[in-house]
Parts: sequence; C-alpha cells; structure tokens
Amino acid sequence: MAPEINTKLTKPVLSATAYGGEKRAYVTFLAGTGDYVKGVVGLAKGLRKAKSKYPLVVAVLPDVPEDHRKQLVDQGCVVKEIEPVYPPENQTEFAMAYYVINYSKLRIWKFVEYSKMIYLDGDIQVFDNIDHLFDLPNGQFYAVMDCFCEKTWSHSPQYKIGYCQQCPDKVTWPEAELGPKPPLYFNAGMFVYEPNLSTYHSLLETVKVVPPTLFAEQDFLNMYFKDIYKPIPPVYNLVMAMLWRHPENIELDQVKVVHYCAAGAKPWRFTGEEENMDREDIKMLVKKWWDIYNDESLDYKNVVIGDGHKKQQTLQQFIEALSEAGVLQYVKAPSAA
Ligand SMILES: O=c1ccn([C@@H]2O[C@H](COP(=O)(O)OP(=O)(O)O)[C@@H](O)[C@H]2O)c(=O)[nH]1
Ligand SMILES: OC[C@H]1O[C@H](O[C@@H]2[C@@H](O)[C@H](O)[C@@H](O)[C@H](O)[C@@H]2O)[C@H](O)[C@@H](O)[C@H]1O
Ligand SMILES: [Mn+2]
Repeated sequence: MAPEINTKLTKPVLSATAYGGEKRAYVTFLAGTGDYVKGVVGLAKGLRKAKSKYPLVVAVLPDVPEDHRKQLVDQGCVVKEIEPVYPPENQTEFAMAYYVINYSKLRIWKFVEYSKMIYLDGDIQVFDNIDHLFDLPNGQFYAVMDCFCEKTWSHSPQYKIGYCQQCPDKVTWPEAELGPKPPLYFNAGMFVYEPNLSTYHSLLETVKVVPPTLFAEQDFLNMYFKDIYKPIPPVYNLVMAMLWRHPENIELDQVKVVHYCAAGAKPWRFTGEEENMDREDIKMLVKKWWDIYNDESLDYKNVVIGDGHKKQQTLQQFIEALSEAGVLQYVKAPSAA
C-alpha cells in the first residue's frame, strides 16, 4: 500500500514508509542574515548532484530572513525554525566569537519524525553519494576525527605541547603532567545520529550545567557522546587543514565530503589571501564548490524526471508526477471553492 500524503499542509508529509521503512534526511543549520545561506544552497545542489535519495532539512534560527528561507524552499529544502540555545553565562573566550550560536545545533535532536539523520555544516559540500552512511548500525555517534594543529587550537593543552590525535606517536601525551590522554575527538561539522526526544532533553539539561570551552558545542558534543563515538574515515569530512597538517592521512581523489572550515576557505567569501589559501588543491576545491553553486541544471525547479526532459516543476506537479508513477497515492484535498 503506497503511503498517502497530506496535501492540506504547505509541504507534503510523507509517511515513514516513503523512505523504505525508515524516514531519513540530511540536516544543516542556518543562522543570521549573512551569506551562509549560499553555503546551504550549494549543499542542497551538491546533494542533488550526488543523487542522494534523501531530503535536506534546514534548521533556521528566527533571524534568518524570509527571502533566505524562500531560496531554500525553492531548492527543495525542508525549512524548520528552531529556537536558539545559549550556553550558561561564562567568561569563556570561544575560538571564534560567533561559535556561541552553534549551540543551537542541539535542537536537531528533536526532529524525531526522522529515524536517522546526517548533520552537515553549511560550509560543507558533498561531492559523492554518502547515503550508505544511513545504514551504519544504530546506537552509535559517527563522525570524523578532528585535527588540533591549527592556530584556532592555540589555547588548548594539545596545541601547546604539539600533540595531535592525527599523529599520536609524534608527541607522546604527558600523562604525568596532563593526566590521561583525551578520548578521540570529532569535528562537529558532520555526524550521523538518531533524533531522540529523551536525548534531546538530556542534552538541553546538561548544556545548562557544563562550563563552555574553546570549541563551544563541538566540545560539548564530544563530552556528551564520548562513550558511543565511532570514528569514520576522513573521506566523509575533509577538515581542510588536514591537507597541510597531515597530508599522509589524506587521499584527495578519494574524498567525498569537503569541509571549508579553514580560515579564509569559505568559497562564497574566498579571496585567496589568507595563509594556505594560495594552494592549488584549495583553489581547485573552491572552484568545484562554485561549479555546483552556479550549475542551474541542479536547481530544484529544473529537476530532471521521467523521460529525461527538463520540466519546470511546481511542487504540486512534482507530487502528481510521483503519483502518476504509482510511487505515492495522491489524495487531492477538496478545493476550498
Ligand atoms: O553566521 C553563521 C555562522 C555559522 N552558521 C552555521 O553554523 C555552522 C558552523 O559554523 P562554521 O562552519 O563557520 O564553523 P567552522 O566549521 O568553520 O568552525 C555553519 O557551517 C553554518 O551552518 C550560520 O548559519 N551562520
Ligand atoms: O562551534 C565550534 C565549531 O568547531 C568546528 O570547527 C573548527 C574545528 O574544526 C577546528 O578543528 C578547526 O581548526 C577550525 O578551523 C574549525 O573552525 C566545527 O567544524 C564547527 O561545526 C563548530 O562545531
Ligand atoms: Mn563548518
């Protein structure tokens, strides 16, 4: 029995079986009135180019303007407004002052209409299909290990002694002085997780009593999930600095996901002037991002369906097309007239 859709809502609510028995989606986070919306539009188009089967949910803070939200809906995104999450009052100097807004990412644990989600920062691009990550065993938190060698880490004990988990034998962790070696630490720009209301409430209760630290919600998530964290290969989140800090750990032509997190690397603001931004591999990755962003054939309205001809699609037409194809049972809402 094909799932019914409810056309009374502004967007179709597909039943869980629409995704083969489990409802899955990618999710990203957008805050502010600035240019990160370009990152999210690029991500939506990149997932489409990589032929991902799953939608992109965008958790937006209230300050994201209407025209930015419309751009995202026009690119086929599911836009969901969330309330900000602030850390407890603190004197902490975050590595980047704006990191304080990143605690709002915690709201994505309440998206329990989805059984499994892959979170991606807005400054990430997916160049190859990674849908298979949704099939990783449940009950774990999957993410790629971070690197501690960039200046952003200069206030951390790791940086001060030259220790990095990417090359643990280079500098031995001084247990006598600093206590036990820290557990493996992930970059919170990409992770595979299961939305869950009790986890969500526990996260929000815990964040109220944990003193904020350098990397804000990334440090917090590492502390919270340390017992179930499972590292996945760096091809799923190339933390850009790895290219010059640990090139021995990276095979660039195997990389599926690129995280433009190094200083000066955001493609939509790229000048090439910051340190390392004149590298050929960086310039190639930024061009790859722009090639997708500027590719109109990847715009949602130009979705290629059926016999391969491009059709100008309204969402209604798209749903009717799926219904005609017998994929969904389309129940036309009675007209108001
Ligand atoms: O002004 C901002 C800053 C951050 N973000 C979101 O928060 C994520 C984390 O910030 P960022 O990627 O800049 O951190 P980095 O990975 O560079 O440390 C971004 O990717 C965006 O999804 C946003 O939407 N607006
Ligand atoms: O709010 C803290 C942020 O911390 C992380 O970014 C950092 C981290 O990757 C460092 O290791 C890099 O050196 C640095 O460039 C980069 O900005 C996450 O990518 C981001 O989503 C967010 O959680
Ligand atoms: Mn990022």
